[in-house]
Amino acid sequence: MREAVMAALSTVNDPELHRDLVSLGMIEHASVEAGVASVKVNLTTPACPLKGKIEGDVREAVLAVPGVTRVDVTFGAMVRPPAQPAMTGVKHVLLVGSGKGGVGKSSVSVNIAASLARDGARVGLLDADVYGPSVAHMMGQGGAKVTANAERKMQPIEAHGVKFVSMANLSPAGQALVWRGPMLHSAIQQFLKDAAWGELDYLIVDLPPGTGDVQLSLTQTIQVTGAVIVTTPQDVALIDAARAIDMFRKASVPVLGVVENMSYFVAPDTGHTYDLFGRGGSRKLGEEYPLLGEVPIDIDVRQDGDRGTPAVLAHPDSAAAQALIQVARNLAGQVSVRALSQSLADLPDQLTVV
Ligand SMILES: Nc1ncnc2c1ncn2[C@@H]1O[C@H](COP(=O)(O)OP(=O)(O)OP(=O)(O)O)[C@@H](O)[C@H]1O
Repeated sequence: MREAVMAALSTVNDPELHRDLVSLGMIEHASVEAGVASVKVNLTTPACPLKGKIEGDVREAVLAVPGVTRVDVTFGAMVRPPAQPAMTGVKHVLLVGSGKGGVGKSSVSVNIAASLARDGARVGLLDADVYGPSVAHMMGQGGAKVTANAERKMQPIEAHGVKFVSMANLSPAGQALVWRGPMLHSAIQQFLKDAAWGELDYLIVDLPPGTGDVQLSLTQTIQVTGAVIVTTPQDVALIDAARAIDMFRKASVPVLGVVENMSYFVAPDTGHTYDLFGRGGSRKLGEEYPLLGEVPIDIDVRQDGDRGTPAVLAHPDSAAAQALIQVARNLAGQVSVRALSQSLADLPDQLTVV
């Protein structure tokens, strides 16, 4: 009967990879005992955006096998590295950029990192926004200092399940840092390469806003999986976001998607929705860049950031947190598609990048 279950599973496609679970090697275990089928699916990321759909499809297909009366579906996850991993121990480096300042890039970075960690991934967060490092504060560690470990490597600070390093944890609080090009370049290099990140599935890098030297030098010195662009739906922000996209394109960094932040606002007293900046405007950036999510303006996002607990942890049920969780999962999905399409490049069927 196990063969019949496997045959049934080979009719279930991964919704993002458009291949069946068996040929993708995602069935870690399948057995049947007294009519009860047990299936363990090994996902390509613990933050799989379509886990619920996969579970439903597996259940439906296996229940159709004669003699099966119940299906127990469990999940494991193994993030597949790209063909060329970023650094020893670090599978995917993901850059978070924006054309314009103040669009919520750091808030989105922190919430993506916390959300991926909450889903079970091993996550690092590098605050490369050296001019206005806000990650440490948003992680509740504004006063912490980075120390060196026995191998004289920088020991990232840990909070909310995320390992992070920020310039704010090196310099005295409130003191402005005057960085010049080459110094900046080597500071970020050090952050990337001389920190004891350990084993990470994803290293999220919060870039400074704009399209300057820091962004470019980063893309040239390390193998990054891709970039995420944060924008508000306003035209002025979109024009700058398009510039950022163009910079990544020229540097051969795939743009994995766009996050529309401050997309709309729902008045808590009346429930009325206001599209303050023109919700949906980021679609003007083009069809080829997946919209990872529309995050509403929410006082909790700001307050939780100020208080040092990302909204996805402090208020996970709020509309903004749900949107941010979805952004993180959609991003993880895009990373899986890229990694798998590389490793399956020699298979005949074309994989569609959503
Ligand atoms: N969806 C949101 N709802 C409410 N407030 C938000 C939202 N996103 C960001 N904010 C707030 O807007 C401000 C700017 O956000 P943030 O610092 O994340 O932007 P940034 O793009 O990283 O800015 P910078 O130009 O400094 O790099 C912060 O006070 C933050 O709390």
